[in-house]
Amino acid sequence: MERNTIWVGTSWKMNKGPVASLVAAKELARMSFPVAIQPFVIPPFTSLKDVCDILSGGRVAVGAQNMHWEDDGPWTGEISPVMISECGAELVEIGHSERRIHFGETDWTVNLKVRSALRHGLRPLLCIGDTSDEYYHDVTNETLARQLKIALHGVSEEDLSRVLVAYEPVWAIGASGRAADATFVETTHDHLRKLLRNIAGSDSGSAVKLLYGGSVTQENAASYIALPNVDGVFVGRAAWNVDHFRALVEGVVA
Ligand SMILES: O=C(CO)[C@H](O)COP(=O)(O)O
Repeated sequence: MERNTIWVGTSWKMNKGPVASLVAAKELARMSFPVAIQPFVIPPFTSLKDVCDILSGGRVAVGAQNMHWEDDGPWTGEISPVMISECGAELVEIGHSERRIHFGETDWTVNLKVRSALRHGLRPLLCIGDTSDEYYHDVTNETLARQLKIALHGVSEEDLSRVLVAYEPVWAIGASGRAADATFVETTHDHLRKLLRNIAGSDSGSAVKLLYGGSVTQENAASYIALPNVDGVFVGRAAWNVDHFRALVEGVVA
C-alpha cells in the first residue's frame, strides 16, 4: 500500500443485524473504489465473519468494533483477538469514546488492547478524543497526549507503523455533535504528528495514519482530506448507507 493512501471508513456501530449487514456487504463487494482510497467497514460482531467472507480479497478492509486483550478465558460477553482474526478481520477499533464513556474503557485497557491486537497481526484503529469540557478549557492537546502516550506505551517502532489513529473529538460525534473546523483539525493533527515522532522516531512516527472523525459528511469530507496531516476520515451516520459511503469516497478524490 502506498504511503499516501487515504483511508475512508465507517463503523456501523450498533446498526445492521446479520441480514442487513449481508445485503450491505454484497453491495460493497460489487462496487469499485478509486485506487488512492483504502475503504473499510466495521460491522457489529454478529455479522463480522459473514462480512469478512463476502469482502475477502476485495478492495474493502473489514474491522471489529472492539476486542478483549486476552486470547481466551473466563471473560463472559467478550470477544478475543484470536476470534477476530479467525473471522478474517484486518482491523480492530480500540478506545472509541462511546466505549470509554459508557463501558469503562480506560487508557490502560486501551494500551493492553492495542498491544494485543498487534501481537495477533491485527491493525489497531486507535480512537482518541477530547470532551467538550476539555476543549472549552483548552486542554485538548494535553488530553490527546495522555491518551496517545498511554495507548502506545510498549509498542515497538516497527509495530507503530501499522497503527491507525483516529482523532474524534467527543463534541463532534453523533447527531448532537458539531464537525470540527478544518483549521482546528490540522493544528491538532500537527500536534499528534509531533507527538508520534517523539514517541517513535521520525520514520515510524511519520508512517502512522492520522484520521479525523466526528460528523464527517459528503459535504465536508474533502476539506479534511485536503489537510497535510490528515490521512483519512472515519465516518459514522453519513456512511451507513452504502451508496452514501461510496459517494463520500468518490467525493474526496473528485
Ligand atoms: O466512530 C465514529 C465513526 O464511525 C464516530 O463516532 C463518528 O460518528 P458520526 O458523528 O456519526 O460521523
